Amino acid sequence: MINLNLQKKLDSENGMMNLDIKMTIEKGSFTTLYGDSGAGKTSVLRMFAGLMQPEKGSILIDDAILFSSEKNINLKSQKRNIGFLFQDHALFPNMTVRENLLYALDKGQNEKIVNELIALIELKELQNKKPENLSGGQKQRVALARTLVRQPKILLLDEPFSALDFKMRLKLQDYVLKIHKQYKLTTILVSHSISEIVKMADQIFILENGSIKENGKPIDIFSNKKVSGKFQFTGEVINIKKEGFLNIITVLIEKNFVKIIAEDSDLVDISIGDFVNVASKAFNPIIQKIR
Ligand SMILES: Nc1ncnc2c1ncn2[C@@H]1O[C@H](COP(=O)(O)OP(=O)(O)OP(=O)(O)O)[C@@H](O)[C@H]1O
Repeated sequence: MINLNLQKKLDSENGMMNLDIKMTIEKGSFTTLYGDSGAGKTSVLRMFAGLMQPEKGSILIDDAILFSSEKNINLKSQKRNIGFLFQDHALFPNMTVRENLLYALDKGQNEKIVNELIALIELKELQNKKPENLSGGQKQRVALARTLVRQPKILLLDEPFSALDFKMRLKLQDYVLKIHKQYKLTTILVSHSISEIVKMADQIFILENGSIKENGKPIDIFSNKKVSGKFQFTGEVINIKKEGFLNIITVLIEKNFVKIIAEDSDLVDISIGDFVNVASKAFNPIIQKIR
């Protein structure tokens, strides 16, 4: 079990903000942090990784103490065995993909892991290219692989997909899920995308002004309990197109685009980028064997 108890005063846009977070995370789980800009999500990850020091509190992984203000313990970042991937993780421009990965190896560490990651994240075709010849998504895949070279047991992801287009984002999500399972990682992801959170995470913590406002399973938190549809999915509005008196709303639900017809009155406070529930009461779905 991982226990985070973090207290720190932060300089927010509206003056001082007291960050006071207590989180319990099961090992092997996939957790997301969600909340407004400035709520303290990145600070939580930075404190866990040893890149920012809490004023008070503790960080425990089972019996191991990574940080304790009471016991005056503060393990250095390099000793915490935590992988950290940001939105924009700069690669060394003068090195090839493979060299970037080799460079991340610890002294005396076997190169085997580099080959394993190249295979797992499908970088074989790219391994001799320099970063300048890669797309944004490819660079982020390499950055993800590099984060994993030292075989961390904990992976912290701070909006790693937000600069990517949709297709790339979905692909990267799949790689992260594959890695999370294969290496039995405990993963914490900061994300603003509800569909991403529902797809990937076992639990979510919603942060507001440095505190936890809600916590639970993503689908329970996001599904509007007032709607009693037979089927209910959460998705992101991608497009709204007016056709005569009606509107066609395209919603991304997991990997599928679903088109929904709506009247103007249904659209009062819905715009592109919103997260919505899509529910249906009276239809008989078709079932087909696919495997
Ligand atoms: N080292 C620091 N010392 C004091 N205050 C800080 C420090 N680092 C960040 N802050 C402030 O703490 C607040 C929370 O920042 P943080 O980056 O954790 O928020 P966030 O929820 O990740 O936001 P976003 O979604 O925009 O990335 C911000 O107002 C920021 O200015």
